[in-house]
Amino acid sequence: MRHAHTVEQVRSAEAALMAGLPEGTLMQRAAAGLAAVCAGLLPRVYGSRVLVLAGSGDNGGDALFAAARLARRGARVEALLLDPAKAHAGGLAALLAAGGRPTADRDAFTRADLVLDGIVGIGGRGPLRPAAAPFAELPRRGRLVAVDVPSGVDPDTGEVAGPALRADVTVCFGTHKPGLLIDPGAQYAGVVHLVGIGLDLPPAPVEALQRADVAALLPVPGAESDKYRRGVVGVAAGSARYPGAAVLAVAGALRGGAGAVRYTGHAAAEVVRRHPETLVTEDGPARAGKVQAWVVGPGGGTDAERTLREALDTGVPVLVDADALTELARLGPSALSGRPAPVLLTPHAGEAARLLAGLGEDTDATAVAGRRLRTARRLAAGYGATVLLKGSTTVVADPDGRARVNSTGTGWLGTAGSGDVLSGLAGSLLATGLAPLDAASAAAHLHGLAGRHAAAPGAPITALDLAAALHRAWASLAQ
Ligand SMILES: NC(=O)C1=CN([C@@H]2O[C@H](COP(=O)(O)OP(=O)(O)OC[C@H]3O[C@@H](n4cnc5c(N)ncnc54)[C@H](O)[C@@H]3O)[C@@H](O)[C@H]2O)[C@@H](O)CC1
Ligand SMILES: Nc1ncnc2c1ncn2[C@@H]1O[C@H](COP(=O)(O)OP(=O)(O)O)[C@@H](O)[C@H]1O
Ligand SMILES: [K+]
Repeated sequence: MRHAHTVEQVRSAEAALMAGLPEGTLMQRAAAGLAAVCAGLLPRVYGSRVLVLAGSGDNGGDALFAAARLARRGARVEALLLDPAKAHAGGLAALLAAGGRPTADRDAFTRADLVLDGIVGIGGRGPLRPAAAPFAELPRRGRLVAVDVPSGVDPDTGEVAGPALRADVTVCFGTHKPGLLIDPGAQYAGVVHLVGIGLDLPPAPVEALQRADVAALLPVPGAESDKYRRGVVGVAAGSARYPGAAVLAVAGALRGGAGAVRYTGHAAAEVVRRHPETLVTEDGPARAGKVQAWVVGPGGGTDAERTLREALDTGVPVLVDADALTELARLGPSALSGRPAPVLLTPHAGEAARLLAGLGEDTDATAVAGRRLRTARRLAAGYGATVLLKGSTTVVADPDGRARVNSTGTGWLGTAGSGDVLSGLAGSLLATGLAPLDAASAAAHLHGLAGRHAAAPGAPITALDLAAALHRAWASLAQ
């Protein structure tokens, strides 16, 4: 599991730890880890050209102390101080003593084999200031290592309000910051290395499940299992106009761990032709027979509202997707109140904007994509439901405030019907008994992996290719 903590949590853990340590200890731990990663990125340290971009806070201090370590190993280090009068005194003195020198020449940025971005870390406020902003656009030939956070990225959210430095590698201290894991910020972070500095941290508000975490969540049938005990997932999807959405949601559901898939909707003939193992019923969710979780909405068509209401009236978990989300946005959060079982919403950015409108907030898909964590949390709190917000990093938020981030996906997943496969898959995991936060985050992980498997070594995929690859994705975790 990767854990990410807020700036406030890092600050208070740091204060508690520093109270019992000699001054500067934490900065030396951070600088030592940072220098080690930098040294590993250079073919050889001796003679390499290193440029430090140093702001006037402790982030600049980390960068200067790390650069001093590289200078002591023979690197030719220059420091571009964004505000020379306020540069970190101890860090600068260490660098000068090690043979580094200050420069005001911006070409040094372009020339360097390695640039250290120590402009601003967790103390950043608002968009990069004018002295720093141009470095986001300058050409360079060497690698760029962000110190703790790429400057210009909001550490708590991953929001990027203006220019930001695009790193090849980010070396973060003590814990991950949410902004390193969530797009758009994650795209600026590159490969993230965590350097432990001994912080004693509270439970993380944002987590990213790793392979072993997902493997531990996935259901494994035992000797006493049968198709009903493994869970039956109901899929209410598809219409005369969009029968394919039903076929794809069922494809995801069949490979999601439930023992059986029960389908209701207008695309029964297409579903059975493609997936003969599906149990088909003419009746809607109210009379469809026993299921442990419902998926409603993909390709929903005109009776999306009735189907949504029927599914919500059952006493089992319901996953609401696509057209049913549009209906839910129209009905507002009161449509979910008082349910005995949880609800999982799976919007893409456009549907999330509609759901926000249902909470009285006027926004659009672009704004949602730029504020992924905030949006998922707002929707989870506003609707009292777990929310899986789709996109390049998928964010899952629980109404209790916990959030998970998934980045196993690939841009090839942006293909028609990919979301239908995801909703079937996540619904299937819900039917096996996983809690919505676990079902959603495991589904996002598997869906992303399947996309990678299907698209390897780099070619377009169809949603059916993706569904077929779920088997391999699951197997790769089970190994
Ligand atoms: N908190 C911790 O646990 C530790 C922190 N350390 C380092 O200290 C950093 C935090 O240091 P500080 O609290 O001094 O804060 P920072 O150094 O991150 O930022 C404050 C400085 O950046 C400037 N600044 C703020 N917003 C800016 C913007 N938008 N554009 C340009 N400049 C801006 C401020 O004027 C100030 O000079 C961490 O990111 C990390 O690198 C490490 O030394 C080790 C331990
Ligand atoms: N650039 C991307 N990187 C990773 N995953 C992506 C990207 N674009 C889309 N996806 C994923 O692909 C799926 C698309 O779902 P959705 O937008 O609902 O498509 P559709 O409605 O066609 O089924 C989501 O799971 C989303 O997270
Ligand atoms: K930085």
